[in-house]
Amino acid sequence: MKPLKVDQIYKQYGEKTAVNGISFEVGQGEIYGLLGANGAGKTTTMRMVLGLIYPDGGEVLYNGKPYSKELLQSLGYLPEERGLYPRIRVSDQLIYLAELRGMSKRDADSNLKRWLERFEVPEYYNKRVEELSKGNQQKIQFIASVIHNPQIVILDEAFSGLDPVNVELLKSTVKELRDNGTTMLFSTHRMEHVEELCRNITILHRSNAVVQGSLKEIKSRYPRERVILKTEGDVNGLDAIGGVTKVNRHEYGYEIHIAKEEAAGEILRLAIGQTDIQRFEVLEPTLNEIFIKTVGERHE
Ligand SMILES: Nc1ncnc2c1ncn2[C@@H]1O[C@H](COP(=O)(O)OP(=O)(O)OP(=O)(O)O)[C@@H](O)[C@H]1O
Repeated sequence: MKPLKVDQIYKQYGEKTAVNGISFEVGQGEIYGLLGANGAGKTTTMRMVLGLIYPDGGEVLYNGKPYSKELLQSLGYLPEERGLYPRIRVSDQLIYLAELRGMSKRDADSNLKRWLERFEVPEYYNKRVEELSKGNQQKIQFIASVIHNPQIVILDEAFSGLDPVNVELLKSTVKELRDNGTTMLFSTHRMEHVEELCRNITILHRSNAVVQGSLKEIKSRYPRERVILKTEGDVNGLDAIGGVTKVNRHEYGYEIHIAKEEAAGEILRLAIGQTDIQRFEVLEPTLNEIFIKTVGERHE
C-alpha cells in the first residue's frame, strides 16, 4: 500500500473550482512532482494533502487511512510563503515546532544539532532568525519541515532564494531523505529540478490534471524535435532538408529543429558527406518544452 493516495479530490471557492477531481499516488521513498502554472491548483492540493483544508469531494489516504490528528507527527511541510518568527532564536522555535509534532525536547534538540551540522551552520543554533540571510533562513525553514522525522514531506518551491551551492546542498539532502524512505510531494516551477528528482509527475492546468505519469513515459509520448550536431566544420544545405524548421549555428556546431523525426536521418547523411562529426544526437523533449506545449496549447 502506498503511503499517500489522493483520490478524486475536489475544492470549490464560491464560483471558482480550485481543484477539480485530482488523483495520484506516491510510493515510499518517492519524490512526486506537482507542476502547474500560477493559479493551477498546486497549493490548494498540497493543503488538502496536509489536512489544513478539507476537500469538498474525494479523499486523501495515508497508508490507506483517512486524515487524523495523529498524522501531524508524520507530515512535514515547507510552505512557499515562509513562516518563521524573526525575533525568536532558531533553537527555541524549531524545538518548539518539533515538540508540537510529538517529539521529546531531547530528541528535537539532538535532531536540530545534527541538521545544523549537516548544513554546515552549527553556529545558527543561538541566532535569531532575523540575523540570518534570506537563503540561510530558507535552510532553517527546511529543517523545520523535517526535524520531527516525518514519513511524508511536502515541499513547495524548496530551493527558491538559494545560491547554486546551497541548491545542491538541499537537493542532496532531499535525495538522502528519499533514499531513507521518505515520501515527498514536490512542487516547483523549475523543471530541471523535477527532471532530476521526480520519477512520476502531474501537470495541473486550470484545476485539472492534464498530464500524468512517469516522466520517461510522458517524454516518449512527445516527438523528438531537436537535433544536436557537434562538428568543427560547416554543413551546407541543412535548411533545404524537408522537415527542418530552424537551424541555429553555435560554437560547438548546430542545433537543428525538426518537424518530423525522419529529417534527422537526412541531416546525418548530409553532414557525413561534408565534415567530421564529433556528436550527433536526436534529443527527447525537455520537461520545460512539454510543460509549455501542454499548458500553452490549452490556453489557446
Ligand atoms: N482561499 C481561497 N479563496 C478563494 N480562491 C482561492 C483560495 N485559494 C485558492 N484560490 C483560487 O484557486 C485557484 C488555485 O490556487 P492555488 O493557490 O492552488 O494555485 P497554485 O497552483 O498554487 O498557484 P501558484 O503557482 O501561483 O502558487 C486560484 O484561482 C486561486 O485564486
